[in-house]
Amino acid sequence: MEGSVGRILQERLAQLRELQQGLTSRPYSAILRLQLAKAYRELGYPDLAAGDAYKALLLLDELTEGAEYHDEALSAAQSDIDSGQSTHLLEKINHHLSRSTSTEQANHRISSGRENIAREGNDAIGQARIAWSKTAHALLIACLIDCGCLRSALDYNNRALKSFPAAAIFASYHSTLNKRLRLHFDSEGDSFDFVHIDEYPDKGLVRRELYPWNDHEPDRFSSEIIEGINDDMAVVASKLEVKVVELPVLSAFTRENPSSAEHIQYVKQLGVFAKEDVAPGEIILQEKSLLTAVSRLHESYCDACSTTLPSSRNLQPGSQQHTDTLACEDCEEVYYCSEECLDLAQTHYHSVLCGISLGQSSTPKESSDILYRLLLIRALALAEVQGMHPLDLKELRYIWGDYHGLDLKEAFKVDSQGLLQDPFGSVAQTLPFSFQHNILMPLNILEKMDVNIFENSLHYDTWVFNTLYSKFRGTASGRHGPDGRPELGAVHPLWSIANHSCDPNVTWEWEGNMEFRTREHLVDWAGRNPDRRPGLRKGDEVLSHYCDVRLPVKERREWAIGALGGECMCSRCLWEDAQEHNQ
Ligand SMILES: C[S@@+](CC[C@H](N)C(=O)[O-])C[C@H]1O[C@@H](n2cnc3c(N)ncnc32)[C@H](O)[C@@H]1O
Repeated sequence: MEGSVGRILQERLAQLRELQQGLTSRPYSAILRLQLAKAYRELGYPDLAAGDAYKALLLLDELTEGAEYHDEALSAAQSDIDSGQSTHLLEKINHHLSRSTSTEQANHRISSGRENIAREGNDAIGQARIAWSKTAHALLIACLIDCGCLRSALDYNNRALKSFPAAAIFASYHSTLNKRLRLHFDSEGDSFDFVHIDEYPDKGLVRRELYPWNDHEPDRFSSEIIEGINDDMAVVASKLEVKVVELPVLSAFTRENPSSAEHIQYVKQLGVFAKEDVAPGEIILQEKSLLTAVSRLHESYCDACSTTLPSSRNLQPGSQQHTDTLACEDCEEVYYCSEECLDLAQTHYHSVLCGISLGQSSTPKESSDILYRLLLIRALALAEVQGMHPLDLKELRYIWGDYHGLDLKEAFKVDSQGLLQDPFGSVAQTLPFSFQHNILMPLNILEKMDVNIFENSLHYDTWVFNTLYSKFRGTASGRHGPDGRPELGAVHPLWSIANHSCDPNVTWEWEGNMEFRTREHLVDWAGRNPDRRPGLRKGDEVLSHYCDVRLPVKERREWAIGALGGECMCSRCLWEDAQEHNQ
C-alpha cells in the first residue's frame, strides 16, 4: 500500500507541475484554473486549491463586456471550447467534487447530467460560463470549508444559492455549514442563533511546507550559499559569521518524552558565530531592513526603516524640517526619517504603493495578522519594483520558513480508492490561513499595483504567499504600541539567523536599525558554569533571546514556544526546570 501511495503522490505531483507549466501559455483559461484547483485539492492543499478556484471566478467575471481582460478571457474561453476538451474536463472536476464531499453531500451531484456545451458562438460562451461558474463556486466553497474559513464559505454559498437555485450541492453545503457553525458555537458555550455573522470563524491551519515544486529555496548548507550570506554579514557585522550548527528538534520534546540525551533529535540549522574576541558592551551588528510594516498612522514611524519619527505635526509634504522628517511628495501619506530612507523607499518599493490604501486599521484580535499582511504587501512591492520573484528577495531568500520536515512519501495518506483521509492528506497543519489574508487581499493589492495577476501567476500564487507567511512567522520582530497592540513589524534577515538561549550573550535593540550588543552582565542563575564571562571568544556562538529572560522558566518557555517551534531546552531551562521539579 505504501508503495502505491508513493506512486499516487508522484503521479499527482507530476500532473500538477504540467498544469502549472500550462499557465505560461494559457493564463486566462478558467478551465485550467479549475483543473489546477482540483489537482491541488487531490494533493491535500485545499488552501492552494481555493486560490485557483477564486481566480477561475475572477476570469469568468472578465467575460463581462468592458472588463479589463475581457478580450483575453473571451479568446481563452473560446479556444477551450473549440478544443472539445472542456466538457470532459468539467465532468472530471465535478466527479472529483462529488467523490470528495462528505457522504451526506455525495448524493447531490453538482449537475444532473452532461453539461453539453455548444461549440460555437456567444451562446456557447454563455453556457460555458454558467457551467464553469457553478463548478468554480462549488470548488471554492468546499475548499474554504476544508480550511475552516466558514464565514467566507457561507458568503460564497449564499451567492451560489441565488445564482444556481437548482444545484443541490449548494443546499447541501448550506446545511454542512450550519452544522459546523452550530457545533463551533456550542463548544464555546454560545448560542449560534444569537451570534452576528461577523463573529463566525474564518480562519484555520494549513500545511506549512517547503512545496515540492518550490525551486526558489537555496541549499542553505552549501559552502557557496554560506559564503554569499557571509558577504552580506560582513557589511553589517564585521566580527561575525554564519556557520552550520546542530540544534535540538524542539517539537519532539514533551514532559512525557523527557530531555535525556537519547531522546533528543538534532537537525542542521544555521547560527551566528564570533570571528574574533569581542569585549562586553560592544555593538557587533547593525542591520537596516526595508521589509518593515507599520499598522499605525504613518506620521509615527519612518515608512522605510520604521524608526520613531519626531512629532511631525504641521509637516509640509516634501518639506524638510529641522527634524529631517520628509513626506512623499506624491501621496503625502507616508513619512521618512531621512533623505536616505526616502530614496531607498522610492527606488525599492514605494513607487508601486504610492496612494494605495493598505487597510492598516484592525480590531485588537486581528492586529498581529494585519502586521504579517503588511509585511506581505511590502515584500510584493519590493519584488515588483525590483523585477524579482518575491522568494528571491535578499530579505527573504535565506530565511527558513520552519516548514514541517516530514517526508511526504510517508506522511501523505489516501485510502484504497485514492481519496484523501482528511482534506490535508493527513499531513500536519501549523500555518495560519484565511481567505482574506492569503488570497483575497494579496490579489486585490496586486491589482491596485497594476500587476496583471493572471499573467504573473508564477510570481504571485497562493503557495508563494503561504511561503512568505511561513518565513515571516519564524523571524519577524514585532513591537507593541501604547495600547498594547502590535503595531510595528520587521524582518532583519541576518539578525534573525542568531539562535536563542535563555542565557544569552547579547542584547538586541530595534530602533530603525536592528542592533546586537554583547552583554555587560550575564543573566543571574545558579547553574551556569562559573568560568563563563560576558563578551565573546573567537568561535563562540552568538546567543540571542526570543523572550524576556528575566521571567521564570515556565513563563519563558511559554513566550518563546511560537518562535522556537517547541519548549526551550537551553541549559538554563533544563537546569531550572529540574530544580523546580525536584523541590
Ligand atoms: C529565527 S530562526 C534562527 C535561525 C535558524 N537557526 C536558521 O537556520 O535560519 C528560529 C529557528 O531556529 C531554531 N532555534 C533557534 N534557537 C534554538 C534553540 N535554542 N534550540 C533549538 N532550536 C532553536 C528553531 O527552529 C527556530 O524556529
